[in-house]
Parts: sequence; structure tokens; C-alpha cells
Amino acid sequence: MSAQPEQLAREKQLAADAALRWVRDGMVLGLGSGSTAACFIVALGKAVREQGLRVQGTATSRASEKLALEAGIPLLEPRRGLRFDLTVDGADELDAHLRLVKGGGGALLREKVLATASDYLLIVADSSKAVAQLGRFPLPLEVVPFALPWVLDAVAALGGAPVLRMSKEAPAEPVKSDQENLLVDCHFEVIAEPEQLVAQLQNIPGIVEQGLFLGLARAAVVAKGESVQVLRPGRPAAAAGSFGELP
Ligand SMILES: O=C[C@H](O)[C@H](O)[C@H](O)COP(=O)(O)O
Repeated sequence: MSAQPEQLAREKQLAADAALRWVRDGMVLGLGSGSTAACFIVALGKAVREQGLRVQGTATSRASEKLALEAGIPLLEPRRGLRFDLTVDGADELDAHLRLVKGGGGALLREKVLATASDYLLIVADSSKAVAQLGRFPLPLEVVPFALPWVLDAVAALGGAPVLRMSKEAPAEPVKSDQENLLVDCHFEVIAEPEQLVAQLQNIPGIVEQGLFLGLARAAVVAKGESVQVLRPGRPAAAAGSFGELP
């Protein structure tokens, strides 16, 4: 039976709180997007305000930037040479190799930029995100508006049943990313060969970024019920309390 929304909310909080163990004084952090990353930003802000933790960060979305400012976390603008000791971010799906599907909240481009500029990407997730095989969650793409018709044709030819993401508040309007691009959700159902799919998507002009994150995550903190596990690519899960190597 799948977990109830209240249980998943509790698991997000547990994973986010556990992720604080990766943070060290003086770190430069990438701040992820979505509801689980939001729990982390709030918890981090509390540590900054109440325990004098000194960190700086850059956010992967306007929403996370606003949240971080409200939480009292000093923010850094993008600049040449800026790297992150640690980025903490959520995921829509993760497998045993810590291959990820991201972008359910539309922040995949900035998320991939920061993940790539980070020495350590830590994923925080509730139990619903850990899957045996990627693909049930529709794969998000960020697409330049002019290229949309051809991108839809090309993704359909790959078997991805593309759907333009529409606004929930204004159903006639497409969702725009922070870069004013469109978002397309591709229903593959099963992504058997993620590396091959990435290569195919990278060949389609007009796709600014796609939501498969391969070889980027170093660890994932996944909460299930009241227990928290740490997953590392291809290695057995470690229980909370034996967090193993830190960044
Ligand atoms: O674009 C959004 C991000 O990739 C999120 O990290 C992802 O959608 C997971 O979000 P949530 O923690 O709300 O499930």
C-alpha cells in the first residue's frame, strides 16, 4: 500500500533534517527545489539563526531563493569560479544506482547547473521516490518555445508520449520555467536505458535540458516511516546512525 500524504510529508522532514549532518561550518551550498528541499532550507535557516552556522548558498529556483532569504541564509549570485561544497536537492525518482528523474517542479535546468558545479550532490527524498526502474514519473524537459512542435514530434518518435505542462491556476496557459521556457512531460513508463535516452534527447534541438541526472548524486537520504536510510550508488543502504563518509 502506498504511503499517505501526511506520512510522506513526515518522511520529507526526516530526510531533510538528516541531511543537515552533511553540512559543515563555512560551506558554500547549492539549495535545491521542491517540497523536500524546502524542508531542508527551512531547517538550515534555523541552524543559521539559532546555532550561528555560517554558510552561503545559491538557489536552484526563484521559489527556493525566496525561501532561503526568508530563512536568513546568505545568498550568492552566479559568478565564474563559484563551486559548491554540497548541494542538497530532491528527486522525483531515484534508482539503486542513484540515477535520478528530476524536474517535477520545473527547476531541472538550474538544478543540473548547480549539481554539476558541486563537489557533492546529496538527494533528500521520501520513500515514494525510490524505484526499481525509472520512467513511471513522466520525464520533464525544458524546451525553447519556438522549437516546441518539433520537440514534441521527436520525443513521440522515441516513444515518450509528450505532454505540454499546463498551469493549474490558469489551465489555458502553459507553465513557464524560471528561464521563460516551456516544460514537456514525457510518458515513457519504463526507461530501460537511461544513458541511451540522454544521448537521444541531447540530439534534439530546442531541448535546453532534460530531467535525467546520471552519475551526479553521491548519496541519497531516504526516509521510510520513522527510519532514515542513506543510499550510495550501487551499495547496500546504511541505516541512520551509520552515515559513513561525509563530504
Ligand atoms: O523541479 C523540481 C525538482 O526536481 C524537485 O526536486 C523534485 O520535483 C522533487 O520535488 P519534491 O521534493 O516536492 O517531491
